[in-house]
Amino acid sequence: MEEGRSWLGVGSPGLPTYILLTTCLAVVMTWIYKRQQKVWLVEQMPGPKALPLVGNSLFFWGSPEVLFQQLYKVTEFGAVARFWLGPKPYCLLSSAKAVEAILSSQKHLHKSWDYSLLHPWLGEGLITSAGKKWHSRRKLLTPAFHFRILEDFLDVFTSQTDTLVRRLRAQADGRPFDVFHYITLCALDIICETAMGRRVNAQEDSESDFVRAVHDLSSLIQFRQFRPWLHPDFVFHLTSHGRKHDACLKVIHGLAKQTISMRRKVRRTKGFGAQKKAQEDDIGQKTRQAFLDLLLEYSEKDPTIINEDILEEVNTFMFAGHDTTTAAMNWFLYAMGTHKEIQTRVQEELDEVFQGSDRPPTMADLRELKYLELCMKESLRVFPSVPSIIREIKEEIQINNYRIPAGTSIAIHVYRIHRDPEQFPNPEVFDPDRFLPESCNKRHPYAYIPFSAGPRNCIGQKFAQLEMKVVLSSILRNFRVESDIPWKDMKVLGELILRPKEGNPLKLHPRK
Ligand code: HEM
Repeated sequence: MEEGRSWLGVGSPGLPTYILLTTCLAVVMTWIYKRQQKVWLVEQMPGPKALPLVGNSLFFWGSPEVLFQQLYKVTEFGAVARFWLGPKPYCLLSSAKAVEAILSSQKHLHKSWDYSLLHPWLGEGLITSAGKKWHSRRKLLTPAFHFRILEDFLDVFTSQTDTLVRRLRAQADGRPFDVFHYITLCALDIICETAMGRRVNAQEDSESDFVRAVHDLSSLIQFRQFRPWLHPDFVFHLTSHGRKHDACLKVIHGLAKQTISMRRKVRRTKGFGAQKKAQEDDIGQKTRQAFLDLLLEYSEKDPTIINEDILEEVNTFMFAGHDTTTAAMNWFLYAMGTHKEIQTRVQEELDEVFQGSDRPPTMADLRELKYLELCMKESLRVFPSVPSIIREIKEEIQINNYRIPAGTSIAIHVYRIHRDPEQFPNPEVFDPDRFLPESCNKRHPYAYIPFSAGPRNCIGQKFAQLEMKVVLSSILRNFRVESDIPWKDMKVLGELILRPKEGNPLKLHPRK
C-alpha cells in the first residue's frame, strides 16, 4: 500500500486536518453548550408550551387580529413571560416595573431584527439605527424638534386642518362614514409639508402616485411582518407583493430625492441660511424651515452628512410621523363619539377659549386647552398608537429575578401595561381625570408610555401633541361626533400601529 494512504484508498488525515476537525468540533460543542444554556435560561420564564423547531409559531397562527389576542394571552403568564418564534426567543414584558430596566438603560438601545423590514424604506435612520450612528443622529436631530421650531409649523397644521374640516363638512349629514381615511390624508399632508417643505396635496388628490405609494408601502410592510416566509428578500422579491413594494419605494424615494436637490438649489441661489423665513419660493408660497432645511443646514456645516443621510431621516420622519398621529387622532374621535358628556366638557372648554369665533388657534389658545389634553392622554392610554416596542439585548440582563440571556428579543407590551389595574383602576373605563396631576403623582414612572420612555423615546412627541391639539380642537369646534360602535365591541388590529379593524365610522353633526 502506498505510504500515507489508508486501506480504503483515502489519504490518512495529516496533522493540519486533525487540528481543523478538532477546532470545528470544539466550536460546534461550544455553540451547542451556549445554545442549551440560553434555552435553559429562557425556559425558566413562564409561557405557552413550545414545540421543537417551530416554537410557538402555531400559537400565533392566523390573522393579525388573532396574533394580537394571542400576544395578550401570553401576558397572562406573568409580567415577564417568554415565547419562541421558530428558534428565536422573545421575552414579553407587561408591567411598568419590568420595563424600567430596559427603557431607562443606556445600553439596551438596539432594535430587534423585526425592524429590518423598514430598512429598504428608511435605511438606517433614527428609528432603525443603533450604536454610534444612532447616538450622533439623535444628538444632531434633537434641536430640530425644539419648541420654537414647532411653533413655526402652526401655520401648516392650521391650513391643512382647514382643508380637512371643509372636506368633513361635506359629509356631515348625520350619517356614519369612515373618518379614518380623511384623517390619514390630512396627517400625510402635514408631515410632507413639515418634513420636506413640499405640499403633496394628499387631501385634494388622494389618487396621486405618491399618496398611493406611501399608503401601499405602509400596508405591505405590515403584511410582510407577520408572514415569516416572506421575510427573506429573495423570496419576497419573487412575489407580486415584493414587486409592488419596490415600485412604491421608487416613487417615494424619487420624490424625496427630487425635493432634496430642489431645496439645495434654492438654498444656493437664495441664501436660505441667511434669510431663513419670510421669503417667497418658486411657486409663490411662504417658505419656512422644514426639517429638510435644517438637515441641509447641518450638512453644509458638516460635509460627512451626505444626501443619503438626509434621505434616511426625511423618510423616517414621514413614516414615524404620519401613521402614528393618524391612529391617535382617530382613537380620540372614537372616544369622544362614545362619551357624550366628556365631549360636551371638551366643547365647553373650546367655546370658552374661542368664544364662538372661527379664528385659527394661537399657541396661547392651545395651552389653555387643558381638558382636551387630558382626553388626548387618556385616549393614548386606552389605544396606544404603537402597541408594542421590540428591542434586542446584547448582554444578559436580570428582570424580576429572571436572567434573560443576550440575543433575546425583548417585546414591551405597551397596550397591556396601560391596562394594569394597579396603576389604572377599571382600566377599560375612559376617564381623562386619571391624568390630573394629583393622580399622576401616585403612578409608576413607566406605567404610561405611549411615546416610549428613556433615551430612545419618541423624538416627535411634542410635534405630535401640537398637531393633534390643532386638528382635534378644530374638528370639535365645528362638529359633534357620534359613534354607533359600543366601547366593548370595538375590534382592534395591533400591527405595527394599533388601528380599528373595521375603520372608524362616525356621524358628524355641524355645531352651528
Ligand atoms: C401620537 C403620535 C406618536 C406616537 C404615539 C409615537 C410613538 C413612538 C414610540 C412608541 C416610539 C418608540 C418606538 C420604538 O422604540 O420602537 C417612537 C419613536 C420615534 N418617533 Fe414617534 N410617535 C408619534 C409621533 C411621531 C412624530 C410626529 C414624529 C416625527 C415628526 C415621530 C418620530 C419618531 C422617531 C424619529 C422615533 C425614533 C426615535 C429614536 O429611536 O431615537 N413620532 N415614537
